[in-house]
Amino acid sequence: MTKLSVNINKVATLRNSRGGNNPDLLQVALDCEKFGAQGITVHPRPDERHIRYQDVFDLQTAIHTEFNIEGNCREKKFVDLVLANKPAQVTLVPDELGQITSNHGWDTIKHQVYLQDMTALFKAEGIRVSIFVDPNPKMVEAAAQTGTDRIELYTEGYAAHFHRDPANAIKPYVEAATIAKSLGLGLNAGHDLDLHNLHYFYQHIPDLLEVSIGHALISDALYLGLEETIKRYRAQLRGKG
Ligand SMILES: CC(=O)[C@@H](O)[C@H](O)COP(=O)(O)O
Ligand SMILES: NCC(=O)COP(=O)(O)O
Repeated sequence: MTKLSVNINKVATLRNSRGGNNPDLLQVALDCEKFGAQGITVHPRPDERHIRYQDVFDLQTAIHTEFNIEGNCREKKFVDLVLANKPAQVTLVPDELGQITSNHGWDTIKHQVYLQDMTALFKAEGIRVSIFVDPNPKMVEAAAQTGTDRIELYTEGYAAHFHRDPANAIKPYVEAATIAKSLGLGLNAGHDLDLHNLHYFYQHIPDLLEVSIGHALISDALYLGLEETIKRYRAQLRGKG
């Protein structure tokens, strides 16, 4: 089964735009779970422009499904936040300061020793580790050397090319997924997945454990409502072709 983890960053963006508590992030997370989400993802950034560090503490005690905290482990504040909350999973993402959104995976060759240390630190606390990587065989192979439990394939490239040429868009991801499987790595995926491109991705990627989806899902909810939206995303993750 491929689990749907809903990324609620964009809900926090909306809340923060007026300074109050509307929409209520915790209630939205609980409703996502009620409507079928199998996990909640947040990606706190150092400027707290959407998810605030306090949100993470509040969510950790409130939600019932898998909590996935994504972020840049080069930030000490992020590392402390994860260790204090002990989520089900931490996803290590190599963001730069001030970056608008994530735009690349780790260079797992260059940063292998560092990633090994970070992975060991989180795993010692019982936190599953996932490393964000591009669909590049060398990066997947080097990720496996870090001791990480999983990798998350950065799917922006797939999403960008899907409409024009789905068969070519999926190719590097199939190769990366096959290598990951052969090396015993669990496989997650995310970034720009949506109702148009998700099912094809799911159908072609063997043993996909989790997708985390935020931007498109929250946008769709404006038209469809959160309950119907989550139902539709879950439906995309059924029935391999
Ligand atoms: C790692 C990843 O692809 C997503 O978490 C994405 O970066 C969301 O972050 P923003 O909501 O800040 O764009
Ligand atoms: N890890 C990817 C994620 O959490 C959500 O990315 P997006 O759907 O907001 O592009």
